[in-house]
Amino acid sequence: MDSQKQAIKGAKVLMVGAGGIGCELLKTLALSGFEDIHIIDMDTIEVSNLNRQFLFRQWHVGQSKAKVAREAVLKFRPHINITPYHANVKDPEFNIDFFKQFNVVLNGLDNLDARRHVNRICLAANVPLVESGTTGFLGQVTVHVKSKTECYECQPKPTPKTYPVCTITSTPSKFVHCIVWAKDLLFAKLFGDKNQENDLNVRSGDAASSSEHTEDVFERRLNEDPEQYGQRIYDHVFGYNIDAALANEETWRNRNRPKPIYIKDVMPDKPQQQNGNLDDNSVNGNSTVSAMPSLGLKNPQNIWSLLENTRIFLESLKLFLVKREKEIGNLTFDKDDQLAVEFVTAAANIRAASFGIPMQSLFEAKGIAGNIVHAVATTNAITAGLIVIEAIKILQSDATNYRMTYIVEHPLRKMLLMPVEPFEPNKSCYVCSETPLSLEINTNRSKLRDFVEKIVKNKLGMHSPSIMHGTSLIYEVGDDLEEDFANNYALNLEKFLSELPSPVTSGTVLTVEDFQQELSCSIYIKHREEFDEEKEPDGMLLTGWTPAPSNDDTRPISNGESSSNASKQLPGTQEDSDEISAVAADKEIALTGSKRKQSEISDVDGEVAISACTSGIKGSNQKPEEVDDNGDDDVVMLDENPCKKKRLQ
Ligand SMILES: Nc1ncnc2c1ncn2[C@@H]1O[C@H](COP(=O)(O)OP(=O)(O)OP(=O)(O)O)[C@@H](O)[C@H]1O
Ligand SMILES: [Zn+2]
Repeated sequence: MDSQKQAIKGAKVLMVGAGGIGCELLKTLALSGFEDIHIIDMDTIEVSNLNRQFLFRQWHVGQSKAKVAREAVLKFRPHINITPYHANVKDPEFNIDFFKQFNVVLNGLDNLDARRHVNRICLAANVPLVESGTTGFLGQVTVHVKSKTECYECQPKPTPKTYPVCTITSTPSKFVHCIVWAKDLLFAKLFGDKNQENDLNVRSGDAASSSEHTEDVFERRLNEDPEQYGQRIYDHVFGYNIDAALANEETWRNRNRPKPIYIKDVMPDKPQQQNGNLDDNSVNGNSTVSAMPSLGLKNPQNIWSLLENTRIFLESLKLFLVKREKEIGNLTFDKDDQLAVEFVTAAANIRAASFGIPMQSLFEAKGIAGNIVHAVATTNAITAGLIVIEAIKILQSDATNYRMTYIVEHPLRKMLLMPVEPFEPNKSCYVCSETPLSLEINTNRSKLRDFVEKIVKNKLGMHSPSIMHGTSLIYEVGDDLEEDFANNYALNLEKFLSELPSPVTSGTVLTVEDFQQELSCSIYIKHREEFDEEKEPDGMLLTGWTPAPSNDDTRPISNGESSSNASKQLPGTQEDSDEISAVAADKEIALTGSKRKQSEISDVDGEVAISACTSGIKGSNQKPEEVDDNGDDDVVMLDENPCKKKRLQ
């Protein structure tokens, strides 16, 4: 015991993230006797944090999380050292030398990108990492020690939930389909980047039989006032487009036919001028603008009628045009943007009404659109306790007792925690092993830009890559690049690989490096002429890198991305919540390699207590599969016919 106390007292630990898990963790570390704690968090406190981040109070709103967390804990542990950094962990000051000063790093993050970054720096600095994540009642804590256990990236993370494009654009059957349509198609089309590919284009183009509809209907006409514009868009998307779709009898042979909805059906009298607070144009850009008050709608939990949804649709569209004109063209949906949530709720509800799908309240719609799974403070507290237990084992080099622990929703044999022995490092992990990767690509038709975006950034997760062919540098990112070099790299990006100054052809080995992450990979290039558009939508194939499993399987928890005021990650859609409860109801956990009943892998007979996790599942080489959370930009639509994958935004 004394040695444990000594280890704790002498330890210097780094916590990354002072949110839901982080606040609990800092408190538990302090109460467990830790005396030298550093915290990095880039955020300030928001009102929505107060329900679970108990170190914060209302008067702290707007202040640095790291600094306030420190002050709150010093109140009951005044003699310990807590060093706060109100900063992004990806900032260059947090380099390998900075990380090397710590005995252990503890993550309480909410996104995949930062987690991957910390994983890579910990590997480079050879500092053990305890990683964590929660989603509602589900949680997990994993231990990552270089050369001894898997790194955070040894196992691929699941890909986001996918929906067929046709379901979204033509045949929605669930409310979530209407939300995806409203958010990723209509909202994006009206208020987002005009150059972004958008399937609404296709639909309106398809639907155009008369020359009247060959114009871009979403463009505001000369002298068209916001009111007229809103009504025209409404009639087009909810009326005309549905009528046009109904013309294709084949589609509706085995489906319920949707009902076109025109303004005149819902509002037989010309819509009244809805003034809201439109007179004051000085607040252009104010993201607190809201359509609800002017229409007398207060309770976000009420389900609006079709008439109310229509009014909200028209009013919120008008408010965007009048009050937030400058943002149009640059907006992406944000769950904390009230007007955006009102617009998306109304649009999704009107579409739902058209397709005979039950409508939902703004509160529900916001949850679905923002992928919100409401956070459970207790899960965060249990998770923090588990992190500290693993940190103490690391400090004592008690490697045989390291556990990865999964918090499950429904106890089985009184067990709420599922401890699993950590796996050995994955020998073909490109992050923690030296495994070379190989890339099949058409070197005559793929540009360097495609390679950088699709492989180096998307697949390998590098932020500031440099790419070398032998000794010649063909691409580099950096703020301090000389102009000549920067121009050359920009030119290179637009060249086909085989036409680069130092041509990349079959047999070339490229070295891709990220200095900040101290990650370097070799990629063997193999030229290939043709790719299957359905199976290889990138038009290139990276091997040696394990792709993420599909999300169609049963999915418990994970600690991937999140985006909501809950600790989220599993999208809060009806469909997805069904998936979660399916896990719980069947007591089935998706295991690596095979699926087995939870009972089959649980031989820990114990109380529901944190200490139970130390016993572990001996001899079992299986663990519950991690589930990545889906950031709200991560909805992917899948073309049914033909089956071409497409990522929105
Ligand atoms: N790159 C990063 N650098 C530093 N801190 C980060 C980074 N990425 C995320 N964080 C911090 O991790 C914490 C995660 O906490 P949590 O999951 O509770 O989310 P939250 O932002 O507090 O709440 P919510 O997103 O649910 O509104 C946040 O405080 C966030 O600022
Ligand atoms: Zn690895």
